[in-house]
Amino acid sequence: MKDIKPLKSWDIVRDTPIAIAGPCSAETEEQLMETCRQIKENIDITMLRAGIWKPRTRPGSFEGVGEVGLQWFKNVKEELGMPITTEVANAEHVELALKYDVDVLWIGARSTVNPFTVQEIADALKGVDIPVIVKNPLNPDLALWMGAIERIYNAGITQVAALHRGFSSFEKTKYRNIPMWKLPIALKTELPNIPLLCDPSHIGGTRDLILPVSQKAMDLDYDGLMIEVHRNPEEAWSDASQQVTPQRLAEILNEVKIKKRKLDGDPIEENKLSDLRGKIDRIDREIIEALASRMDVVEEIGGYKRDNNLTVFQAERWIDVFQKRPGLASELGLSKTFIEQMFKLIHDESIRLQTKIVNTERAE
Ligand SMILES: O=C(O)C(=O)C[C@]1(C(=O)O)C=C[C@@H](O)C=C1
Repeated sequence: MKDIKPLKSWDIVRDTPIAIAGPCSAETEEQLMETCRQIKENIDITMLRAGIWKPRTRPGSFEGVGEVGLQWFKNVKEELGMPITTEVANAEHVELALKYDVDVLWIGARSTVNPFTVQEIADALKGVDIPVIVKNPLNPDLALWMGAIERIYNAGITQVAALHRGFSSFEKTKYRNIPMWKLPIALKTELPNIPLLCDPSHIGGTRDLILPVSQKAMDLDYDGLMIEVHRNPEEAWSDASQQVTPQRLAEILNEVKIKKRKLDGDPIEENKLSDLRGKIDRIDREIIEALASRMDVVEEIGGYKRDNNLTVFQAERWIDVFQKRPGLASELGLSKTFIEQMFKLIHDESIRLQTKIVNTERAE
């Protein structure tokens, strides 16, 4: 997917990071127009959003106004002179969104989980040059997220971005959808050129989490935010607790500190960073050498266990190691959990190596 275009070169993007904002759902023409107008009055954003078809968890909730909302949204686009984006979940939605001049489409988490749905959308997009944003699937499955992006890319769409909206879980946490930041980081590692956006409204689920989640996304070098805004959030027909007023949106976007990826042109500061990175390179080498020495000993013990018919897993010794290392780590100011996780990995590797050794004939 090497031809994926960086966000800066997208037709509708003037500057990055981008901000996409608008109501969760288009409810009435007046609510949509008024919300968008107030957003424009309060803050300069890249694009307006509104849900026209709402995939709801249970039937009976408001499921979106449908096609009529696209006409309202088109009127907003024309009156305010701003690009618009909406969610599509099947080929008919794509056809209608294109008919009403929607500038950018997004694929929701409930669609990304289903390759049939994503393929149907991709097929409907063949020969069309429109940017598409792919939200993460409901479940933390990196391959599924990448697969959906690939299906869209294979349809000829090079203006494609990923959007992180968090992951569903049975457990109740302070988030509506757990962020699991390591997943979008893994996505960026696999696809370094994919523009990555964050949806703090769906991750947070409550207004007060929008700012800290947005800040975290900016600290992690995301390319933009999508935030739900309603002129009167309390009365929203969907996701009332996570929508903010246009005034609050402006405050949030002004408060979020945008970080630079690189220092531009300060040689002293740049040298300082590269000296520190040089130190890290040397320390990493020492860590790897120390691990190699540890594994040499583990292999020797493996030979001993094979010769003396001992079990590979030695619970008593392992529990002793596992209980003592975190204490040592905290004496040196390291997090206990981090060291516990690291030693679990090391122990898994010891077991793997020794299992191989005890099942190999002894060399005479
Ligand atoms: O002490 C041993 O028996 C080892 O093989 C070493 C080691 C370890 O990696 O620390 C590995 C496997 C055992 O379950 C316990 C500990």
